[in-house]
Amino acid sequence: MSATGGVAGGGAGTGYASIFVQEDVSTAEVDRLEAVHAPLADSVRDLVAATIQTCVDEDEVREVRAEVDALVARLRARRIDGPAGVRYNAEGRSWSWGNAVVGERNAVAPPLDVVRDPDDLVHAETVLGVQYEGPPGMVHGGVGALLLDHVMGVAASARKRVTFTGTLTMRYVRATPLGPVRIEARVDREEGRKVFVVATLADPDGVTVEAHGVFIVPSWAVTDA
Ligand SMILES: CCCCC/C=C\C/C=C\C/C=C\C/C=C\CCCC(=O)SCCNC(=O)CCNC(=O)[C@H](O)C(C)(C)COP(=O)(O)OP(=O)(O)OC[C@H]1O[C@@H](n2cnc3c(N)ncnc32)[C@H](O)[C@@H]1OP(=O)(O)O
Repeated sequence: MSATGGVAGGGAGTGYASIFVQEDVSTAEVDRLEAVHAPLADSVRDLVAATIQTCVDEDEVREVRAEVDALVARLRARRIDGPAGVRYNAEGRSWSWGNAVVGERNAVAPPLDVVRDPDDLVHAETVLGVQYEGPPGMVHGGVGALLLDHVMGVAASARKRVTFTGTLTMRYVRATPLGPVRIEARVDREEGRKVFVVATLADPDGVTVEAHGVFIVPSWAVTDA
């Protein structure tokens, strides 16, 4: 048994096929587009934080809102219909501009660079700002789970197989303060199509969340080789 790559999977009839779309565009062009759009997402992140923290007077808030609405209309002048999906080109470059964790165009996603070490430890670091608050001054538990899920998914999806999150278990050891965090994940073991992943979320003082996950290679992504 082998699993198809995340970009080459079938899935006809599953509802998933449409998210893996091949595009005839060079890697250089994808990189160039990202260099244009990622800074916009950065600025919108700043806008979200400023919206939370601002203490300007009410008239100023109303004026800023009108300006933001005008900007939204400009961006929507030409747009895709629906989600950005996961796309790939003939060179094997894939991109998922709307992804909730790593989407280069997604201001909701904290900027997260996911790195795979030669020993298959997958890790990522980011700084969680006021947009990610749950308990006062602390990271929302669901945000921690979001980041862990993604980094664990990358660990499980080694060698380009596609896996979906089946079951995630989180143990919140202590509250995570807003600020710098590090996520680490690695495959613990595999049983058939099930990939068991262990992971941690940590602040500079150590682990705050421990996670266990079962990631599944979907039946539709399996080919007999
Ligand atoms: C894949 C998304 C791609 C996104 C790409 C994004 C960005 C690109 C960047 C990097 C890409 C790299 C990695 C991806 C990164 C992040 C991953 C994020 C992951 C997600 O955010 S993903 C969304 C949430 N996720 C779902 O939306 C799943 C909905 N669901 C299903 O799609 C099916 O339900 C499925 C496929 C789970 C199973 O379906 P199936 O038909 O293939 O499996 P089947 O029933 O045959 O079971 C076979 C064996 O798995 C056991 N089993 C079954 N289900 C289980 C479960 N839930 N928990 C534990 N064990 C389970 C059975 O007990 C049996 O075990 P046994 O063999 O021992 O009997």
